[in-house]
Amino acid sequence: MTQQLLLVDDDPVQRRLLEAQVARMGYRSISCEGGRAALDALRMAAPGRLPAAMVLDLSMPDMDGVAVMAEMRRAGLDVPVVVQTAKGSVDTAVEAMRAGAFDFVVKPVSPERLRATLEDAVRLSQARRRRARAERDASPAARLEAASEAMAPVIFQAKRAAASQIPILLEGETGVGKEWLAAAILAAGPRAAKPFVAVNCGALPAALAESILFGHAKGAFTDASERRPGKFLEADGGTLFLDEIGELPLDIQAKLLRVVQDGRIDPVGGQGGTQTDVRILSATNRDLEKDVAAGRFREDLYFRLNVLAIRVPPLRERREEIIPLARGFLAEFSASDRPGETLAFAADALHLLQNFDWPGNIRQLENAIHRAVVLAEGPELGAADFPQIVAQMPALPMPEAPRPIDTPLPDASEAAPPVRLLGEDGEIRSLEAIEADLIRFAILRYGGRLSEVARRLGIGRSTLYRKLQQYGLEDVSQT
Ligand SMILES: Nc1ncnc2c1ncn2[C@@H]1O[C@H](COP(=O)(O)OP(=O)(O)OP(=O)(O)O)[C@@H](O)[C@H]1O
Repeated sequence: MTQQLLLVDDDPVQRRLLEAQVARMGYRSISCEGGRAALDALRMAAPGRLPAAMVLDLSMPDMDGVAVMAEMRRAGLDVPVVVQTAKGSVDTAVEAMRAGAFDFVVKPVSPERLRATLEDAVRLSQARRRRARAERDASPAARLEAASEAMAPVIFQAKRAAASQIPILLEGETGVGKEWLAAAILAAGPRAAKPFVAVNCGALPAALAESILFGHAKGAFTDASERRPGKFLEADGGTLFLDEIGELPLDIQAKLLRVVQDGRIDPVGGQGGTQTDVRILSATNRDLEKDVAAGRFREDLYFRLNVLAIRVPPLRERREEIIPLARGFLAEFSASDRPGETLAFAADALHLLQNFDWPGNIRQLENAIHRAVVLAEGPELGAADFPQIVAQMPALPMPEAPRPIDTPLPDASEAAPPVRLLGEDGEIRSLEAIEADLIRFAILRYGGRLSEVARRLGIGRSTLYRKLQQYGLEDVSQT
């Protein structure tokens, strides 16, 4: 099937140019002229029908690209984003990578470069979808084992929660595993075999939120040609997981409170309520107490949902889990995406993963490893295979010995440099290609500080400028 791309640029000429370019590459595309329109298009896409990749202009008048990516992250809209920047400043490129961009290109981008990055982005997107399907099949019951000291009290509470029917509020930063834990609580409890329905309240389109949650009768409004049962009814007898509960608009909160109190739902345009039996687990990455104090969240609903609060700590407070998790993801993604190959982390990659702070927590770690597995050319994943992480790390000294913290001694193959020496054909790459990669990597690694880049590469600034020009990198390095 031809893959669909979402193209976002406020400049109509650029948009048409891009549309023609990607059509020649065999993609279907839809275009939006601004960040808000792009977010609407993503939100309205049916589940599993998100575009395979997105090309996003960074500076747009209504909403800039970095804000669009932040909103996508918040709403769980997982699409690899190739950022286009006209400014040609390394600051914007680094900022985009920090915001989670898959890659960045500088306008006007050559068709070869665009084709290569889109192919990679689409490959990753397809791999992620396969993964989403596989994950739904896996049994979460065995998860209630503490993998670190910080998780011990969490697991203790989760076991208690599993045995009871009380509402639970899971708190913690984005990506720490709140939904993952909710599924474990459910699987270990009496409703294990019953429906488990998850709703991301942050991704509900405002106009449809009420009908998605509580359902609507046929003909309730113009587009309601069929009756919709709603998530509560879907979860009847089982569990409803309300993710990002803090994002629910106040009017929906009022309606939710009524359902939580007596279990009766009132579908939009329906006659009379329907009794349901639903256990509610909710989660938030916001400080709901603050939202209550600020009048953004109803206090009565807060107390109803928060009968037992479980705080899942961020990954940086569970550092001993990083490498085991990374190895687990590596094994899983190697098996699904590169069967028959034995992949391993190089020492510099382990060092990077172990020392990074992971603001996006386990989801960020998982995505970073998935990307590396899908896109790395050889069997060894080096630091250069984690460009977003490198872009966010202050220059990190490697340990004296090539032995990463908390890991067994690497074998000789783990000490390879992060820049690839062999091409896809298995032959040595040209010196120029390797040099260009190395310079690009160094610019990201040292946050665009060209004097530091030159110093680390052991060349003068003027030589560096000449090479930037030679390899067409001057745009990304202007500060
Ligand atoms: N301990 C773990 N072991 C393996 N995978 C995990 C673990 N915890 C979380 N994950 C994985 O990390 C990803 C993020 O987890 P999850 O969606 O549960 O986070 P979350 O806290 O609900 O995030 P958000 O607040 O953004 O909704 C998921 O793919 C999940 O499978």
